[in-house]
Amino acid sequence: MAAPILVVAAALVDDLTHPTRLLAARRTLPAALAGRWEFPGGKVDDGETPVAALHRELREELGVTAELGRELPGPDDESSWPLTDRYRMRLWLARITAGTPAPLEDHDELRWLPVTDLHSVPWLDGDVPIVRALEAALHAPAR
Ligand SMILES: Nc1nc2c([nH]c(=O)n2[C@H]2C[C@H](O)[C@@H](COP(=O)(O)OP(=O)(O)OP(=O)(O)O)O2)c(=O)[nH]1
Repeated sequence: MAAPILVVAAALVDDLTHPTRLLAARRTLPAALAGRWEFPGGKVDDGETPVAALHRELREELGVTAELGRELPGPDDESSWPLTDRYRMRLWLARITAGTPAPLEDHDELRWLPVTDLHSVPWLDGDVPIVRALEAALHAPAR
């Protein structure tokens, strides 16, 4: 079986040191995933670094520029998280430095969730354990 494709995404928070809110995005495509919530991001293009891909995706999908904070390390290769047989994902904390996020591509709604209530929206199945780990990390002091 082919190696899973790398997706990069951002856990956009209001403050990298003392986060109180996280930006979740509701997918519009494909039909099987429409209406479920996720971290903004997307696939890394050939010849692109993961960090460059993430900045590009945030610009394209939300119209924002962001500074990246710490990565939430997952259990798989390169600290990635398993999503499905086809995809794995790396996730960074991030804070918007320019622009107001809007659902420009792939999403029809954005919502700032209190970090104390991240399960109030139906996340994509693969994101559920990641959201749980993120919750724990956001309550732990930054390293
Ligand atoms: N962006 C993102 N994708 C996720 C998350 N969780 C999850 O299972 N996925 C899946 C959904 C998709 O099948 C795949 C990522 O594809 P994508 O559609 O976001 O990537 P992309 O923006 O590069 O898409 P495209 O250019 O091919 O349309 O990973 C998540 O939190 N964020």
